[in-house]
Formats: sequence, C-alpha cells, structure tokens
Amino acid sequence: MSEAASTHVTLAKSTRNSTTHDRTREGALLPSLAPLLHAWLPRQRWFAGKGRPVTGFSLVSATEMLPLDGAAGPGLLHLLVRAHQPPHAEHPADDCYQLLLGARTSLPPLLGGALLGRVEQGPLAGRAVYDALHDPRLADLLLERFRRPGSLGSLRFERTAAIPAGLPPRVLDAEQSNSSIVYGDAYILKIFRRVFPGTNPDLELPLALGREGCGRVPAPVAWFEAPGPQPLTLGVLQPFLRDALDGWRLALGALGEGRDFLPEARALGRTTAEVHTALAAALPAPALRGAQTRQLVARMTQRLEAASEAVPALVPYVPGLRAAFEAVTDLGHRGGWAQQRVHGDLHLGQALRSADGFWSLIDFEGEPARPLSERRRPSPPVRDVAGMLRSFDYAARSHHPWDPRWAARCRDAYCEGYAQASGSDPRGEPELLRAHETDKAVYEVLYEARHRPDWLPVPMAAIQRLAGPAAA
Ligand SMILES: Nc1ncnc2c1ncn2[C@@H]1O[C@H](COP(=O)(O)OP(=O)(O)O)[C@@H](O)[C@H]1O
Ligand SMILES: O=P(O)(O)O[C@H]1O[C@H](CO)[C@@H](O[C@H]2O[C@H](CO)[C@@H](O)[C@H](O)[C@H]2O)[C@H](O)[C@H]1O
Repeated sequence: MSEAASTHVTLAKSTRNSTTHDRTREGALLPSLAPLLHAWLPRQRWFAGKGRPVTGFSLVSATEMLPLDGAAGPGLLHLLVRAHQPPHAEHPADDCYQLLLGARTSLPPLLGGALLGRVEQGPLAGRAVYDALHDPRLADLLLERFRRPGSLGSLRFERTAAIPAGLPPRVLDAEQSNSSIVYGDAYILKIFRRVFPGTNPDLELPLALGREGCGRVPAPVAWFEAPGPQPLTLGVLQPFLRDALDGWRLALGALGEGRDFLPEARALGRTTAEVHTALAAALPAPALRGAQTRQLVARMTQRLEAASEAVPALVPYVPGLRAAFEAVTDLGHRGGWAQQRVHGDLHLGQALRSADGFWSLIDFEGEPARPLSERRRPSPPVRDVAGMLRSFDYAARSHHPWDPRWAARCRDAYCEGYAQASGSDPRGEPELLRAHETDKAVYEVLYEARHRPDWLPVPMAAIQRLAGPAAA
C-alpha cells in the first residue's frame, strides 16, 4: 500500500469548538497557491524529491488556524499537500508535506526571507504568503495551541504537562530534515515536513523511553497530529537542552586541538547501551531467527543493488559488499540474535552533551529516506552501534591531516563503553557488526550523492575498506 496520506479536506476556522466548512474556498485555495509552491517547495532542504520535476499538487487537508480574512493581523493556514512527481524505483509514491503558511496584506521586512510570493487569485488574493514558522506572532500561536490542547479542524493537539505562556520563539537555521522552533530556550518544537500515516518513531520511542524512566532522551511534552486509524504525526515539543553541544561539533573540536575523544566516546557508548536496554524493556521484540535472518540479509543486498544503480561508483565493490552480508546468513545456524526497536540513524550529530558531560540522544525518526514501516522494524541493536562507528570515521576524515588511528581509538572506546553498560561487546559478533556497517556506508553513499556530492569520498573510502582486498 502506498504510504501517501489519504485525502481529508477540512477548512476549519480557529475558534475552538466551532468548525466551518467552505467548499468553495477549499476548491480555490490550492490552485491559487500552486504557482508559489512550484517555485518554493523544491528549494527547501527538507524536500525529499530533489532531481525530479513536480508535476502538480493535491490537497490532503487544510486548517485555517487563524482567520485568513482577519482585518489587521496575519492569517495562519495549516496545509498537508501531496506533491506529484514521476515515480522512481526507490521513491515509488508521492510525498505528503506539512506547510504552515502565514498570509498578510503587507509583509514586514524582517519576514522577507520567508516569503513564498504574492497570491493573485482565490481566497488569498492580494496577500503575501510566507513560511509562518519565521513569524514570532504565528509561532507563538502554535505554542498557545499546545497550551490549550484539543481538536482544531483536521488537527489534534495533545500534551502531558503544563506549558508556560509567552516564551519567545526563534527558528533554528540548522540544515535539517525537518524544521524546528526553540521557545525561550526551554522547549524545542520539531515540525515534521514529510509526513506519513502511522505514528512517527520520533514521538513513539521518546514517549516509550519516558514511560520507562530513561533520562537519556528528552521526553515529549506535547505533540500534534492529523488523527485517523493511521494518525500522521505532525510535530513534537520537547525540553530544549540549552547548554548542550552536539557530538559532531565536539569531535571536530577535539580533532582540531589534536586531542583524543576517548572519555567522551566511552561515555557515549554507555549512553547508547542504556537507551537500548530501556527500549528493549519498553517495546520487547522476539529474537531474529532463521528465515528472518535471511530476510535481513536480502533487504541489505537489495539496498546495495538499488544504491549501485543510482551511484555507479559502487559497482566494482558489489561482490565484496555482498559477501559481508552473506557472512551473516552463514552464521544463521547459531540460533539467532536479539533484536529490538533502535534509533535507526545514530550519528554524532544526534548526541548532545551537556556542560556537565551528560550525553542525551535525539531524533529517533530513523533514516529519513526509508519507508516508515521499515524504520519501525526491530533490528539487532548493533545497527545503531554501526552508525556511530561510521560517524567517528566521518569525523576523522573531515580533518586534515587524516589520522585513521584517531577514529580506530574512538571506535574501540565507544564499544568498550557499550560493553560496560550492556554486558555485551558489539565486537563479539564481528560479522553482524561488519554487515551493519556496510549497510550504513551504502546508505551514506546514496545520501551524499543526493545531498552533498563533495562528501561522497568519505563513505566511498569505507566502502573500499569493507569490500575487502578482492575488490577492484
Ligand atoms: N532537545 C534538544 N535540545 C537542544 N537542541 C536540540 C534538541 N533537539 C534537537 N536539537 C537541535 O536541533 C537540531 C535538529 O534536530 P533533529 O531532531 O536532529 O532534527 P532533524 O530531524 O530535522 O535533523 C539538532 O541537531 C540539535 O542541534
Ligand atoms: O541528521 P539527519 O537525520 O538529517 O541525518 C542525515 O544527515 C546526516 C548529515 O547531516 C547524515 O550523517 C552523515 O554525515 C554526518 C556528518 O555530517 C556523519 O556524522 C554521519 O555518520 C553520516 O552518516 C545521515 O546519514 C543522514 O541520514
């Protein structure tokens, strides 16, 4: 079944408990916005369909969160829009995107950078339409919705704790897969841009970990979704770790100062193990056995084949990489491996270290390019370990001169920390670890080819190493 969201159109005015439907306005809305979206959407960092033309849009839902025809102030429109694109082997279905659009008759200069354009016809004729997250008034209104939860049009707001009012918002300008607003350095709201039916693991797993008492992951305080049998998770509000720095910056800092990163890597290994232990307890999964092991290997091989079609530089290494996967099938008779829900895209940028040295993990969405069903699938925990091992390699390779021993020492320290806290050393199953590291490096080749071609040599160097000496 396609993962694109089902069509559900409601234009709801912002007054709580009063929903007004206006089919004429709905019908005119998207055609009037489409020329602006055609120009704006593909330029966004979070647009997943880069390199393929957008042939049209369809409206999944529209909710007027603040009246669009209000006399003075801005209007706020929440849209779920499906972008139609020619299908692609790895991208067979159209994607559904979440847009929060502001509308004003005149746009203050400070919002100039957020402008999509001026609308010429339809319900928004004559209005400047812009990305509402950049407008402090509208960002504040979003926080108000979380403070007073409930339904609004096709949206439902939930919270687990009281939230203070009037926290000044600022949009994060980081290169992200989604968009985030920080409120008063107390909370961070992540707005998912590409949305799927089914609870997003970035809500599901932190909620489960919070219930389990795991303090290593900021627990969601509030969230909003488009309800239904398969709800679409739209945004999550969580505590903001104000004095924390991410592991990528810290590792590059250490490299720049000619320092090792061993106590940090060891502590990060322990943190990963603690999160894994809590996840395994909160969401138990049966062990991976016989046929399932073969399916795991088949999925890895399939991803390798798809990646080598998209990035021909991989082709000479395919036999060696395949062998790394097949080594896992050959071990199948041993009786299987533990598997569980995992982070799914663990790297140094997803680890935040507070000033007192305490590591936290964030962003449990999994690899953004994979279908949600796959991202929610239990996996051997070594999958996350492999992700972090790759990250130490990335950090070392992005520093000149390259010192492979720096990465090797970090990788060992991380595994030692993991073993201390879990009682199981990831290096004890070298075939499984190597297969997962290979799978990750293949993903990275595809990711870099698409998003950052200058970085392609980094995962390609790992591919050469992992494919072994027989590769061309
Ligand atoms: N709870 C938090 N506290 C502090 N900073 C955070 C927190 N959550 C996210 N961030 C910052 O926001 C950035 C983007 O968050 P992330 O969840 O990785 O979003 P995306 O999926 O869009 O990449 C992170 O790299 C981090 O710098
Ligand atoms: O953080 P995201 O969820 O957006 O993850 C994606 O982007 C990451 C890059 O920002 C990418 O990570 C790769 O590059 C990192 C250095 O920039 C490195 O530390 C990671 O090990 C490497 O995988 C990630 O793969 C991608 O999903």
